[in-house]
Amino acid sequence: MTGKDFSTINSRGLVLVGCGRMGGAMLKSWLARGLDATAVTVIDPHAPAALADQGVRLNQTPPARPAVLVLAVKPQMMGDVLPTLEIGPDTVLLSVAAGVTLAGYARAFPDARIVRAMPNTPAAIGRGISALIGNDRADAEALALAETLMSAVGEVVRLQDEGQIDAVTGVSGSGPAYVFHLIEALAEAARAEGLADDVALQLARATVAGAGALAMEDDTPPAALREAVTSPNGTTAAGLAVLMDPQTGLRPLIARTVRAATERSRELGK
Ligand SMILES: NC(=O)C1=CN([C@@H]2O[C@H](COP(=O)(O)OP(=O)(O)OC[C@H]3O[C@@H](n4cnc5c(N)ncnc54)[C@H](O)[C@@H]3O)[C@@H](O)[C@H]2O)C=CC1
Ligand SMILES: O=C(O)[C@@H]1CCC=N1
Repeated sequence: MTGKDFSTINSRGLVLVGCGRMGGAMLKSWLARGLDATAVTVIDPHAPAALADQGVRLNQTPPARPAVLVLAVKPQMMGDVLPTLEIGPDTVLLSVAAGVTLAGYARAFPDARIVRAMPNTPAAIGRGISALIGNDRADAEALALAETLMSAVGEVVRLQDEGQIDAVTGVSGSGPAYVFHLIEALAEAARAEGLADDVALQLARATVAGAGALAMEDDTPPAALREAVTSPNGTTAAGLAVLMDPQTGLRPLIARTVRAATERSRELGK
């Protein structure tokens, strides 16, 4: 990603409403990849003051027709935030909020080109993955602009229908938390087996990161990578007998985990 890809945004401006964990993570990557800080207006009462030192316009009147307005506040805040905004057809509204639907935004901004994205926090290091879906008014230009922004923070997939975004939220939006919890659990188990705290965490973190990197290396299916670790009658087979138990193992647990998160995303959309 180069500054050239951001040229429209750099000339017409980007407004970021909500600069917390997700908004802040994306902004950090965008600035590192060619977004001009002086083209950015951040609206957030708690935004880090250091952003102003970088040249970002902090809580100032936004430009009248920015190229894009990114919404990254909590879904529960939308009722307060949307009435304070004016978005016409010249601006792409790009929302990363869980739950809030395209129809919900279209009620507030009937002329707007609206794109929903569901990113995840590895966006902060350019290793996120986002899914995108636009409303009827979102033309190829609007989707391309949204894709420029989201591909600057990681991979992008486009969805066929909006209902799919709830499952994306349950899998990859919330997913980093599941993986971080796996690191916690692995470290805890390492400590229980007698390893020192720091070594336990180092082993757990590097194992998850290394396995993740290996899984991304080529198209080898994860099952084949698993089998390559598993010697007949060896240690991994003993561990996997527990982890892959059809009733009490990881599969049903992850299925319930993703189901709960997906359902919550659907609820937020009602
Ligand atoms: N954290 C995550 O992993 C992901 C979050 N999201 C979505 O991103 C959105 C933001 O989530 P987080 O960043 O986690 O929350 P957060 O609480 O870290 O950030 C929200 C920010 O909005 C600001 N804010 C509150 N009221 C405001 C107002 N009236 N005007 C402007 N800013 C206001 C807060 O000061 C805060 O900095 C949510 O809608 C969430 O569904 C989507 C994907 C992943
Ligand atoms: O927990 C949440 O609601 C947000 C959406 C995906 C990740 N965090």
